[in-house]
Amino acid sequence: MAVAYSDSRASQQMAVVVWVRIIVSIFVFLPAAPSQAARLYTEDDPVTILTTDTLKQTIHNSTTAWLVQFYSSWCGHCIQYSPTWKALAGDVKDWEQAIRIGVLDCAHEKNFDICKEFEIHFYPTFRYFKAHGSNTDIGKTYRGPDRELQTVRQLMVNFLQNHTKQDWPTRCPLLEPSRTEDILALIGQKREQYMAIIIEDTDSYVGREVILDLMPYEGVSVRRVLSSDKALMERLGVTAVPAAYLFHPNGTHGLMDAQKRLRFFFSSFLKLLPGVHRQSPASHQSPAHSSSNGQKRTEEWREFDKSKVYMADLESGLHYLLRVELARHQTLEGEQLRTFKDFVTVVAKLFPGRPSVVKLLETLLEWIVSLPLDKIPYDAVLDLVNNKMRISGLFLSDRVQWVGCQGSSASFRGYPCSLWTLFHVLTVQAAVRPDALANTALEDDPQAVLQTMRRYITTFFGCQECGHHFEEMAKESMGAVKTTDEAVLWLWRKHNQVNRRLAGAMSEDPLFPKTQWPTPDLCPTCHEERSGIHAWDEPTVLDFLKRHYGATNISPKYTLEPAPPAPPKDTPPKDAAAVAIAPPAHPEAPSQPAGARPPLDLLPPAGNHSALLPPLHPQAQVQGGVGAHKEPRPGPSVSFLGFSSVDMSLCVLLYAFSCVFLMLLFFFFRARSRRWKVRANRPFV
Ligand SMILES: Cc1cc2nc3c(=O)[nH]c(=O)nc-3n(C[C@H](O)[C@H](O)[C@H](O)COP(=O)(O)OP(=O)(O)OC[C@H]3O[C@@H](n4cnc5c(N)ncnc54)[C@H](O)[C@@H]3O)c2cc1C
Repeated sequence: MAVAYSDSRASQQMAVVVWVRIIVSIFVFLPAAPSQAARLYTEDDPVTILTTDTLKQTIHNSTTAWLVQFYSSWCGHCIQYSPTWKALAGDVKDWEQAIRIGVLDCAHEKNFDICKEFEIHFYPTFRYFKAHGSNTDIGKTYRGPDRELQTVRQLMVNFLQNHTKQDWPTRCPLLEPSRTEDILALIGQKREQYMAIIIEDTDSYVGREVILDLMPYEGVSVRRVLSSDKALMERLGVTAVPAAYLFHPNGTHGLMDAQKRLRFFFSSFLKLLPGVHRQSPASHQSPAHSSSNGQKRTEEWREFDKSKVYMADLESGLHYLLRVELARHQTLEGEQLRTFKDFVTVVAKLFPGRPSVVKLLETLLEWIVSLPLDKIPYDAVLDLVNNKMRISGLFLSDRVQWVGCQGSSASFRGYPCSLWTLFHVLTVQAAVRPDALANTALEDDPQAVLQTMRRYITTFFGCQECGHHFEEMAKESMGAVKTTDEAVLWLWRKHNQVNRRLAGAMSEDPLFPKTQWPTPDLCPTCHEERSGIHAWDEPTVLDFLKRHYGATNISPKYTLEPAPPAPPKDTPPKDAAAVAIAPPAHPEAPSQPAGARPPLDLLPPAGNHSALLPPLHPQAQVQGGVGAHKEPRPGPSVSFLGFSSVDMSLCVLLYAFSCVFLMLLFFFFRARSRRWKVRANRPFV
């Protein structure tokens, strides 16, 4: 009975404990909900996330105007509207010195009081805050039912124009139309920078939007005039509006050929004029002469055509990846080794490179696949990349030669640019050569290149923050890629997302501003405007990407000719034949000065890992020309335990010779012992 009583008490206590736990977990969960949902906007979005701690200090007495959306993370309408708000913020990112976009989550417990103080009763509430507003300003609510992106953008322009001379945003240019005489006075005058005039109808916003788009750019200023000024229209030869007229610094002038009369086309055209560049946040000096960290260019500028992809960039990127980036790892094992294997598989099979580089990648692949080890020393990879075994026809330059990826200073562009370029090339190759990955276990996966890139970036890419951002993007949507064409477009879209996020950042080369790519001058038909908003014609973009990153658009200009592999200093040549079959040195082949190599302290000490490396293949020969390489490509044979056929023949010869020698010895001693026996039996002889 006593036992039964204590049992029921225990079960009652258990029940109480369970209930307490449930209640506690509800209370713990409740405050967590808004912060989870606050992820409606993240730091990666082009909006400023405001809180009770930052709202007032940000918007009051600000040098810019503000448009803030007060939202609630549980309100379905706010959730549905968030993509439009993000798109708007991205669209007007260049207007930041005049007007900025913010968000504040009123469902977050921390923000309850501030939302009350600002009299926010409904979600979402849009509030405009004028520049230089007082500490009591709670903003002006926009109540219009139309919240389409274009409408809100135009309201932002109207709102800016509602400022007076006294409270005008400090860096915002004039948005009013210019006077005819001011424009006429420009004709024939030389000036320091370009001057663009947008001619438009009274109700058009194009002129004001282009003026604001060009705000963060130096080297050009923009004004607008109205088409109602017939005399000016006639003087400038304008017959249709909106139109753009350009006064060059040297005094020449004429109508701007921007292909389409749209805001995006006008703005892009002006941003890409020679000498026009985005203001550097760290430096306002000319980008060609200095950089944010003072690292000047020491190399000569290599002229290039931006409609081309350069093999020198791809090879320099591969060199950096294989000899410098990987060198940070003493050994490759586990996930690192698997990632590296897949990376080598993808490049060996898809890289439309010169035969000497492809052969090197194939050799690397065959070697790495044939190794039964689950851990390899990095130095063994390096020995192979450096062709320490002197296999004929294998060559990857160890000089960095940036061309399309060169920056205005040594600290800009270069390797990350080449890595993007390499992966765009690989996604395109996977789409145009569907059988290229046959028999690799990757052939049926349309995401093969993307997933390999994802793993490479998170495992090896030196910029960890970049890896983190890329992983976020991959988690969000890479899984939805169903075809290799979609993979090409996915990478293009995400690269543009990164471009948008980095526009105006310290890492941006002022000479190569981050833009939404391809720009209209590269592909006019890729761009459209739907309901006043810029849009991409994606099928056309796909065609363009396949052409741009296709093998035939890769220029071999500035690539270094393969040189014969130099005999390693610490090991003598294996045999004379090896020297005889090596490709002849190109007369212009550079001597590879030490200064052009990656910093030596980044490279591991050269050890002797020859035993792990594949042997010399006598048939290996160099064939010239980009893309000359054919499928399927037999690689050099890897014989038993890494010995070449020459080694094996020598062994067999030695073996046979030893056998004969031993047999001769045997017969010799046998004959002698017989003679001794005869002598012993017949001592009288
Ligand atoms: C995976 C990855 C993630 C990165 N993440 C970050 C980051 O989070 N923060 C950071 O500061 N830096 C990041 N970087 C570096 C950054 O994106 C640039 O590579 C670097 O700033 C150099 O810029 P760039 O001007 O040379 O142009 P890049 O952006 O490197 O582009 C190289 C070339 O690709 C072409 N191109 C541009 N856009 C596209 C497109 N959408 N589709 C196809 N081709 C295009 C253009 O010809 C351009 O010159 C990342 C790099 C990589 C490879």
